[in-house]
This record gives sequence, structure tokens and C-alpha cells, in this order.
Amino acid sequence: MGRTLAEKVWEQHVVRRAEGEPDLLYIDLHLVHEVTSPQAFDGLRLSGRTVRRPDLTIATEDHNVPTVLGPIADVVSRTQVETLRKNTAEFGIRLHPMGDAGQGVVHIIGPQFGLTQPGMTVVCGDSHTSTHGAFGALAFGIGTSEVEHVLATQTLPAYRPKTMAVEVKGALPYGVTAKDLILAIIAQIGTGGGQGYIVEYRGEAVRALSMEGRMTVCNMSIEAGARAGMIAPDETTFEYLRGRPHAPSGAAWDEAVEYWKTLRTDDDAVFDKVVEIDASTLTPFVTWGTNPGQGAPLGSAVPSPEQFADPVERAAAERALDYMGLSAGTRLRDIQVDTVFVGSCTNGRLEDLRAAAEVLRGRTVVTRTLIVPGSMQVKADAEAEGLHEVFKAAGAEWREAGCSMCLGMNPDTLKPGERSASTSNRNFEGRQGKGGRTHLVSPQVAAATAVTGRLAAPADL
Ligand SMILES: CC(C)[C@H](C(=O)O)[C@@H](O)C(=O)O
Ligand code: SF4
Repeated sequence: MGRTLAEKVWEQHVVRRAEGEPDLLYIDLHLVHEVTSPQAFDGLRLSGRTVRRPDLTIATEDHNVPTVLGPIADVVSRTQVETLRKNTAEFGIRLHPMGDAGQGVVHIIGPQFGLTQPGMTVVCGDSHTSTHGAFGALAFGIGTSEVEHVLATQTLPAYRPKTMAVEVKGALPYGVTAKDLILAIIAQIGTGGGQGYIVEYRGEAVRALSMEGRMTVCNMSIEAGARAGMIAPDETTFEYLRGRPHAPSGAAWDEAVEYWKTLRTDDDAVFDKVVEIDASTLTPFVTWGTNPGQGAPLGSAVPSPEQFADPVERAAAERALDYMGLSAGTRLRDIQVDTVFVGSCTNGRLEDLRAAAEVLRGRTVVTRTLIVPGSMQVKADAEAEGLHEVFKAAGAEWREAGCSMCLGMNPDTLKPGERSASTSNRNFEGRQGKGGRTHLVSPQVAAATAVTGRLAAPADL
């Protein structure tokens, strides 16, 4: 019987298998940031161990960094960052600190450097590691004790998840983006729908996505509860990787591409579960609730909890409406926001900033609008194209790279009761600051919303 992409990459990395035990997987790339690594390094020190492969380990400062130049005011944040600096120096790990040209959100810099490659196993103490699956890598988030295990041994014990295919038929209509697609997928399968599975996104609409769009989709796999998300590598992948600092070159490149081409699900392979979605029916999608599955087309209204047959979902909707300060039947386009955030590892890449700039060019924002590049390289690239001038002329704030308002671990937060349209991936209660209310949207919708002050698509302008 044929094998799925996930099975192929998994099998390629098993270094030890025993009945009734998790497989021991070899890890090709270990990404590290300041939040989930301190105890892991402490553990190494306590047991007198070293880092097995510092050359396969790379660290960056992203969650706690302010996005305006200057020192870190918050003591906890500053300590985390200083601790990462000490740890990486002591254990010989490459670090991209604040202000460094290579610094950025961990899931943006891996692909940007060409470190993330098809067929690899990639881990990080961070749930959105699933982003790297866009390259046909098997990439997942791990806990702090697992971070320690990988640092010490470059391996990870893991049980093999089941496989799920998300078949996206048809083509995305004009103006409908990768973000809308993944929000629609999560609304369909639910935040627990992917639990226990590695999801492979397939089909015409997925093949048509750019690498950046594919990363947006895979990034949010975790929001459907999946262990990982993957997309088979193809010409789009190879073109993205060609010439990047860590991509193979010369004869090694040709060899790598030959191998990468084998990384696809065999025609006779069987998935444990198959979900279908028709891309041609989709429109811009936004969330109204407090989990990423509580979303709906922008053209619809806030649902009434009674619409949910499942009692758990109904109760969740009730609570969400209460927290969000929304009432059933309100048109989503009538929801007024006071803050717009374009950024994060979901939508903080150059293509996202271009999309936002296209909408904001020659227009003026009426909300507080933060445009935060996902990395310093993205910032440099955007500035080389003059995008920062477009943002500034529109009245938006152009910031330094970091996780920023994706989560309240740095100075960029919402105040209680404030409402944002955010290109990030989580709309949990308090995620962007205590009492803050988050609507997840695409960069295009974010920019249009900044112009009108209400949830809007570019076509509304
Ligand atoms: C802080 C970190 C552990 C966390 C994660 O695991 O995803 C963060 O990146 C997030 O997006 O919530
Ligand atoms: S940008 Fe957001 S989702 Fe991504 S790593 Fe940072 S906090 Fe997590």
C-alpha cells in the first residue's frame, strides 16, 4: 500500500522503534525562543549535559521584545531575553537578538533563512511550529521538557498521529485569501477536529497558494487541534528555497530537489480521515467569538447561540458573545473596532504587508493601526519597496519585528474592552491584553477595517 507524505517523513526519521513505546525520531532543526527554553537549559546544566547539535539549533528573541527601539521595560520580559542570551552563549547556539538583521518571529526566520526544508523534522517549544509544514516538513510544537530532550539528544520520543487529508477543491475566488481558507476550514472541522492527526492540505486551491499563503494555512493547523499540518513540496516550494542562505546549492541542490519530489502522498495511500471543502464558495472570513473556530463569512451576522445544536458549542457561543460584547443578529460589517494589527507568524510576511499596503495606499486609517513585520528581513524588504511610506502616509504605525500584539507578552496590547481586527491566529479571552476583544481576519480585511473603522473587505471601500 502507498504511503502518505506524513508517513514517509516520519519513517525516514525513526531511529528507534519498540513495541508499546513511542518512536524515537531524529530532529533536523530545533528552533528556540525566550519563553519556553529557560527551564530546558537549566535542566541541561543540572544534569551536566551539553547541546548535542548546536549547529541544528537556532534561537531568536520574539515574544517579549518591544516593537519600538529601546530597552525592555518589563522585568519579566527582560529577564527572559537576558536568560536566552546567557544560555545560548554558554551552550554555543546561534542567536538572533533584538536589533539583529536576522531577528524575527521564530516561524518567520526559519523559512526565511532556508533552514526549513522539505522532508525535515522541525520542532520548537511553540505550538505554531506547524507553520513549517508548508514546506513538506514534519513540524510540531513541543513542551519545555521535550525541548530539553531535543537539546541533549537531537531526538524526540513521539507516538505517530493518524493522518487526515483536507481536500480543497476548486479555486479561491478573487479577494479570498489563505487566511480566509484556514479560518473556514477550522470553522468547518472545529477546534478539536484535527486532534490526534497530522493534516495534509491538498487540492487545486492549495497548489495555487504561494509559499507565504501555505505557511498561513499550516500555521493555524494547531487551532484545529492538529499535531501538525503539511503541504507536499512542489515547484513553488523549490523556487522559494532556491538561493536562500541555508538551502543546498550546486550539485547538492539538484540532489535535494530529486529527493524532495518524492515527498508526496502516493496515489494509493489511505488517510485515516478525509475532509472536503469547496474553495470556490468561500468569501472573506472573520471570527466573532473567542476561539478560532467561531468564525463566519464577513457578509453574515453574529450567530445566535440557539443556532448551535450541540449544547457545549451553544454554551461556548453564549459565553463568547458575552465576552465579545456582541449580540446575535448584528451584521459583522457593523462591528466597530478601535485597533488593527497586521503581523504575527500567521500574516507577518512580505506578501501580507504588500496586501495591506495595496489597500492603504492613498487612504487614511481611522483606528490605531500597528503594522509589524514578522522579521527584520521582512522589514528591510518592505522598506526597499517603500511599503513603510504607504503605511505611514495612511497614519499607521510601522514597527520593529516581533510577536507584538499577537499575544500580550510585550508592550503592544489591547486595553480592557478594546476591540481589534487582527491578522494573528488566536482570539482567546485576554490573548491581546486583559479584557481585549479580538476578531481574526486576513491582512486585506485588516487594512480595509482600518480605513472604515468597522469590519470590512477591500471591496467595500
Ligand atoms: C509562548 C508560546 C509558548 C506560545 C505557543 O506555544 O504558541 C505562543 O507562541 C502562542 O502563540 O501562544
Ligand atoms: S507571532 Fe503569535 S503565534 Fe506566532 S509565535 Fe509569536 S505569539 Fe506565537
